Amino acid sequence: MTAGPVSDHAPVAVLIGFMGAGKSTVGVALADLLGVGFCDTDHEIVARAGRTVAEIFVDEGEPYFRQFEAEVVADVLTTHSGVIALGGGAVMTPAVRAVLAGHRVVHLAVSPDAGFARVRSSKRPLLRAGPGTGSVDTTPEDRYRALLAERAETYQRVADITTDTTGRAPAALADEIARALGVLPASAPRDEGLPS
Ligand SMILES: Nc1ncnc2c1ncn2[C@@H]1O[C@H](COP(=O)(O)OP(=O)(O)OP(=O)(O)O)[C@@H](O)[C@H]1O
Ligand SMILES: O=C(O)C1=C[C@@H](O)[C@@H](O)[C@H](O)C1
Ligand SMILES: [Mg+2]
Repeated sequence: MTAGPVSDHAPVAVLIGFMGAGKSTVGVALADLLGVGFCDTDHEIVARAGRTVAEIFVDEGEPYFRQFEAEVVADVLTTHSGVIALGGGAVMTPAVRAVLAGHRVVHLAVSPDAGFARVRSSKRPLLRAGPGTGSVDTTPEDRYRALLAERAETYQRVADITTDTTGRAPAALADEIARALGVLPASAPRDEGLPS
């Protein structure tokens, strides 16, 4: 959401995108490439709450999780100057979109097939059936596809840069994002290119 950095200590990049897009994975690769710290808001929530994301969803419900998540996002945006990966649903909360204004937001996109293949064996609460999660009449894959389709426009709108991660390695994605942001350190290898 471009409007210039909100402070000198603003994060280098804020990664957004759907479950399985690779925000946590590419975020670590990008932070390593740039020699900066990495913060994953899902991990920050777990550390602060002393419970897993799935436990918070079950014990308190999604609205409580979203409020907590919005507070954590607002906090880390003012305290963390490296790479930040947001939880997959964070930008659906209006308060999160508001605090992202002026930050360098990168959308990691993924095809439904590739994304679901990446997360099918993990414990994402919104892919499970049950109260406050998905319908018992649909499969996790149905829910994955429907939620991705529902959110795609918002990810696109909030981001300054979008890159499709389907079939691409995290290290290559990190390199591409760093170049797009113009923040690649001088010592990093550059494309050879063809002689003109
Ligand atoms: N570019 C990629 N190619 C292949 N596999 C990947 C890629 N990026 C991530 N993965 C794998 O996909 C799975 C999900 O990745 P990751 O946890 O980084 O996604 P996420 O966007 O952070 O999801 P969530 O929103 O649920 O936190 C992991 O097993 C990871 O190793
Ligand atoms: O897409 C979502 O709504 C979520 C994604 C994860 O990162 C977690 O924040 C949680 O499982 C919810
Ligand atoms: Mg993640």
